[in-house]
Amino acid sequence: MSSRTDDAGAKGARRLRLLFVDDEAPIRMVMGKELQRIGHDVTVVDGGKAALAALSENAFDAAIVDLRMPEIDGWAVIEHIKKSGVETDVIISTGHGGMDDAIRAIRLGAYDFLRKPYKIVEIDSVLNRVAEKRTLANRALALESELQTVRGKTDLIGESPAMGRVKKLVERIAPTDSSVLILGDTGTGKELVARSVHEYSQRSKMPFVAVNCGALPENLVESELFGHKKGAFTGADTPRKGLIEVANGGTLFLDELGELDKGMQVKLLRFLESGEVRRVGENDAFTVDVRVVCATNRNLEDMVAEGTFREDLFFRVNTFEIRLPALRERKDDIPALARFLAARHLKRKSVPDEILSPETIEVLRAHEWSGNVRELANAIEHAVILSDGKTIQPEDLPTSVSRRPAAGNKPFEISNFSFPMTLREIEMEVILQTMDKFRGDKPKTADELGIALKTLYNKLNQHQSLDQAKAG
Ligand SMILES: Nc1ncnc2c1ncn2[C@@H]1O[C@H](COP(=O)(O)OP(=O)(O)OP(=O)(O)O)[C@@H](O)[C@H]1O
Repeated sequence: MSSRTDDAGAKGARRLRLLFVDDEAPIRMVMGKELQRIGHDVTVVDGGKAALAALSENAFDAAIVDLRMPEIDGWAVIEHIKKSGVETDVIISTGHGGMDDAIRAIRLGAYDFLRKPYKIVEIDSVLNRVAEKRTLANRALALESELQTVRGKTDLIGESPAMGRVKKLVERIAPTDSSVLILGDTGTGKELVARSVHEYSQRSKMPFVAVNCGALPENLVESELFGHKKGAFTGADTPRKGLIEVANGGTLFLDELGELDKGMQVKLLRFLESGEVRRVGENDAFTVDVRVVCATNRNLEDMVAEGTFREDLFFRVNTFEIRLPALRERKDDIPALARFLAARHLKRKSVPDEILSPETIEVLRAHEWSGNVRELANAIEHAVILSDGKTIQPEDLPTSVSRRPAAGNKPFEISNFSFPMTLREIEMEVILQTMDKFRGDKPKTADELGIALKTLYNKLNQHQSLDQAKAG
C-alpha cells in the first residue's frame, strides 16, 4: 500500500461525525462552519430537546454539548447518551463551569471539558484524541476478528460421552461470572475450553488474555500480571499495564496455576477477593472487572497437603471444576479429531473421511497419547506432510506412534525418526516421546531432558503458536 493511501486512510479515520449543541445562535453559526473546515461532518442543534431527537436519528462519534441550556440542559444530554449505550463521546462546553462541574461531568462519563471561549485549536486537539481512540478501538476489533480467522472457531471436537459432559458444563457455567478451574493432563484442551467459556459468556466481545504462569520469568511475574510504574525497578523505563488490566471487562486465563510461587499466590488471592490491582511501585490500587479461569495439570489438592499451594487460594479458584478426559479415555473421538486437525493444518474447512486409511485409524486408536490432543496434532501434521495430501497410511505417522507399544520393561530410548524432518520437529518429537515415558508429567520430562521446566513450557507453547500460525 502506498503512503499516499495510508495518509488518506489516516485522514479519513480522523473525520468524525459530530453533534454540536448550543442555545446561542452566534456560537452555533461560527462553530458549525469551523468544525466543518477542520474536516468533520457536523449536525448543529439549538438545545437539549433537538439533541435528543438528533441522537435518536443518527449515530455520532462525539457530541459537543453546552451545559447551561433552558429546558433540557447538558447534564440531561450526557445522562441520555450514557443510558442509551450509544458510542458517542461527550465533550462538555460551558461559559460558567468551575472545577466542580468539570469533575461531575467526567464522573458522568463525559470525555472532556472545555471552558468558553475556547480556541479552535483546543477543540481540534480534543477531537483528534477522540479520533485516535476510535481508531485504536477499531484496530483492536479488526485484530480480534483476524485472530479469530487464524485460530478458527474454538470448536470442541468430540462426541464421546466424556466430551459431551465437558461441553454441557461449559454451556452451563459460561454465562455466569463464576471462576472456573479446568483440570486435565497436558494437551487435553484446557486452553481451548477456557476460550469456549469466554466465547459463550457475555464478555465475549471483550479481551481473552491467556497467561502461562509456568512460562513467566520468576522475577517478572508480578509486574507481568499487575503492571508497573515507570522506574519501579531497573529496566522499567516506561509504565506498563499488567495482563490483568489488559483483560479488563473480559476473561483472564491463568494456565499452569500450580507453577505460581507462594508469594504470588498471596497476591493473586488478594486480587481475586478484592478485584483490585496495584501496579508494582504504585501506592494506589484500582478496581478491574475480570473473570478468572484457571487451569492446571498438577494435583492442587496434593500440593495443598504438601504445603506448596495455599488452601485459601485453592478454594477461591475451585468454585466450579471442569475435568478434561485424557485422549486415551475417549478413543472414539480420535478419527474426528484427526480429520479436524488435518483440515486445520491444510487450512481447509474439512477433509474427506478417506484421508485416514482404516489401518491408520487402528494405529491411532492403539496409541497411548500421553501428550493428548497436542501430540495427535503433531502426529497428524507430520503425516499430512509425508502423505502429500493423499490418504494417510500408518507409515506416514511418526515412528513413536506407528510403532507397536514396547513389550515389558524395555529401557527407554528415543525411537527412530522418519526423515525428512526439521530440527524443530525432531526436538518436538524427543520432547513428546519423553513426555510419553512420564505420562505427561512435565517436571519429570524437563528433568530427564536436562532443561528447565520453564524452557519446556516455552518450547511447548512456541510449538503450539507456530502450529496455529501455520494453520491460519
Ligand atoms: N476437543 C478438541 N477439539 C479440537 N482441538 C483440540 C481439542 N482439544 C485440544 N485441541 C487442540 O490440541 C492442542 C492443545 O490444546 P490446549 O493448548 O488447549 O491444551 P492444554 O490442555 O491447555 O495444554 P497444556 O496443559 O500443555 O497447556 C491445541 O492445538 C488445541 O487446538
